[in-house]
Amino acid sequence: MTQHRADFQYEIYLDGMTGAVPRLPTDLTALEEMAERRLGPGPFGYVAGSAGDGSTARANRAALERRRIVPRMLRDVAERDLSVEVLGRTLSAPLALAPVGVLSIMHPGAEPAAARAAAAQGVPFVLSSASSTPMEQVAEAMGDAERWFQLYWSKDREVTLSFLKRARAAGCSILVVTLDTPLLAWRPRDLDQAYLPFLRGVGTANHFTDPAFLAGLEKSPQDDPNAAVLRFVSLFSDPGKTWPDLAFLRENWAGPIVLKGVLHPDDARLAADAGMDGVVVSNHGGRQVAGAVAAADALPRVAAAAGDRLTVLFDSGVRTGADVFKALALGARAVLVGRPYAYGLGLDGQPGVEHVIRCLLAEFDLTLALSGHARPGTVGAGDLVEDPV
Ligand SMILES: Cc1cc2nc3c(=O)[nH]c(=O)nc-3n(C[C@H](O)[C@H](O)[C@H](O)COP(=O)(O)O)c2cc1C
Ligand SMILES: O=C(O)C(=O)c1ccccc1
Repeated sequence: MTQHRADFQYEIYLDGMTGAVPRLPTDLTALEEMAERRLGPGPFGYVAGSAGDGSTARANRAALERRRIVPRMLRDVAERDLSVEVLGRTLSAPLALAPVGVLSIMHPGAEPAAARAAAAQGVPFVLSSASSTPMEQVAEAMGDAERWFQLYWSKDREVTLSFLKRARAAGCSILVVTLDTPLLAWRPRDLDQAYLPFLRGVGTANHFTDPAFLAGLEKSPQDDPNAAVLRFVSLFSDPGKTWPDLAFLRENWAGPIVLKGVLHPDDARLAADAGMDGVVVSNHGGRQVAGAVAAADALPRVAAAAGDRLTVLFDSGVRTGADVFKALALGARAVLVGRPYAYGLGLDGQPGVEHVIRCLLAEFDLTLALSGHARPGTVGAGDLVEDPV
């Protein structure tokens, strides 16, 4: 018999009936509320926070909630297969863990614990440029499991080249280039708490272990932490870049390249023209442009512009299995999830992250089946209606 992701629900019921295991909440909004109660206000606020008045973060949720699934009946969904093809590899389900930097503010196990959880559950882990653990150590925790590397595109070419070389050597298959964060946005919650992890040296591990980065310092980061952090801030990401600059990455990365943070259909066309392989439709979870379009509202137009030239991925606001289904129906091949797994990590380390992945995929499997689909590939625009606004 096929092992379905949905079987997780019976495991939870049975554990609950014997009182064996106290589990984290299965509702990821409740999980966030628990994180708020248990984690420190600085770290929780940094993860939960968003840009400006928070309107884009709220719009991300509203745009997903406004779409409603119209289930079909009697379509033989007994044998289900959640796998999808993404850029030449088969993923066990249309889900990956988004690049989230600075995870040591959540839990001492940090990125290696989250990466182990992704590996154990068979979903790709996207290693952040701004991780609190050097990428080699994160990769080592994963065995040969699927990992991608997220690049914050440094002002310094040598640092960029060195990161690409290290990511390749660490077994990363896909390069995810984040375009929406050449500057850090106005984030009132962090401003008011004076809480920015990298100014405290968190999220600098890849830089502080990088030969090209260290070559630009007079003293080591241990001997002069302030100078090292200043160099990190000055190189972090470059607001001067334009589309022709992508040729440099194309020449120096042999595998697929995905641009993260695309919201306009014309940018999807430019991405394809630049030889890119995919885009992540994302507004960085509402953390960059307050007032920006909800990611789910941008998705159908970007998917139409991409056609069959680009693989379209999605993130920003995914909290349920139904959200995964809706994103596929709106044109995504797979989705990334950010904050929920950071909370799972903060509350229970690796098992907490595995819990979040299992909840999302169990609910996705059930939503798929109960809506009349045996596989992700058959989900489409015809499965959704939109609530009148
Ligand atoms: C605490 C935190 C740190 C993040 N760090 C990065 C990062 O280093 N690189 C990146 O491309 N995106 C980063 N993101 C954005 C996520 O990759 C993703 O786009 C976003 O979290 C998706 O929205 P969601 O949290 O609603 O799922 C970060 C998000 C959070 C919450
Ligand atoms: O906080 C973020 O959204 C983010 O992308 C980031 C930027 C710099 C360091 C760590 C995370």
